Amino acid sequence: MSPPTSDLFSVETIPGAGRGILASRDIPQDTTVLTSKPPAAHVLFREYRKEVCAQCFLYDRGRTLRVKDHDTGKVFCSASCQQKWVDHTGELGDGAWQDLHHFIQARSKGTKDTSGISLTDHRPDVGEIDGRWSQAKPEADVRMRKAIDGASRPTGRKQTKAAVASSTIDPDILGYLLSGILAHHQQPNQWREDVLALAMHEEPYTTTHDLEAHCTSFVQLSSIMPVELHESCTIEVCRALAAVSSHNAFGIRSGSEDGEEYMGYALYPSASYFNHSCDPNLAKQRVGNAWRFWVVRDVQQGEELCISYLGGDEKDLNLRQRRAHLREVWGFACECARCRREATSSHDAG
Ligand SMILES: C[S@@+](CC[C@H](N)C(=O)[O-])C[C@H]1O[C@@H](n2cnc3c(N)ncnc32)[C@H](O)[C@@H]1O
Repeated sequence: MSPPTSDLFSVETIPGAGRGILASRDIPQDTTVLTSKPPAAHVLFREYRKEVCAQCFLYDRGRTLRVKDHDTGKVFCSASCQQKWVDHTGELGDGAWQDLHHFIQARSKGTKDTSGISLTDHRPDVGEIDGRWSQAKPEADVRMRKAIDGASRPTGRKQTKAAVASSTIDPDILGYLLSGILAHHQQPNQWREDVLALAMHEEPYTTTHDLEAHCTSFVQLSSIMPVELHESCTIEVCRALAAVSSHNAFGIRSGSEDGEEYMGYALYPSASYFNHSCDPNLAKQRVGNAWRFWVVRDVQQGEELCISYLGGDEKDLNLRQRRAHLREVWGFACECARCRREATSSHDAG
């Protein structure tokens, strides 16, 4: 599937911006150009776990949602959303979420998780990243072997879980990785085609603490995952999930406006080829756990279809501020038509 195909657009190389989406014919205003599939990985932050529907991401002004699954810790806005989640997740996935929930609960008693800790730290380079992941591999292999042995002995799983009790936990990273591992397990070839084709950040971890948290989470998942998921709980999958998230993740927010509560983030491979423009011709709206994109004005054949990566008041920033913000948050120098036009006119004027 990836990159996406349509009779309305094609994915092409865009000078200065990697790949992007070009209209392959004139498209009238308000036409829907893409509706994404559900995410290939996502996380709802732990602080929102009682307030956001695990299936459709509905948030009801901070109210605790009424349908709760005590075994997985997930909440739903309705019994029908819960049923959809169960149908999609399957028995194996449900079991994996239960294992993770019990692991987090057991580990949260008496010890603090690491997700809120802020350390003065540096961004690890490729060498540090490779080094830390190669340490994680043998640790994970040992845990998986113990889990396989334990699966044939009733006390084995407990022993394995006890073995990782000494390290800290990051429930958000654990949840993000598990959702990606389960998506990979359901359709490994499709997942590879979709996710590995996305733009990757070579140095995606903002701090060494963040890198450590990802490697530790991978090792912890290796111990608690059902044996049937071992083929998807790999370094390749977990590293890819981190590497693609910084360039491609969409925020899960409480409403359609970008400025609202930031409740988590999700990966939508088919929607990840839209470049940014400071004068976008596309709007987007989250519909449940998917996204719809439509053109906000008539678009001509050959025009690039772009969304805005800026949210709320950021849209009102001037050229210098927009470019600085996009560089800081997204890591790219904006080359959209509006920025190029404004840069030329300010250069001419000055
Ligand atoms: C979600 S991806 C978009 C697809 C991407 N161009 C690709 O080749 O896969 C976001 C990345 O595209 C590039 N990009 C998007 N909009 C851009 C712009 N206006 N100017 C320069 N680069 C841009 C940046 O590298 C950014 O991190």
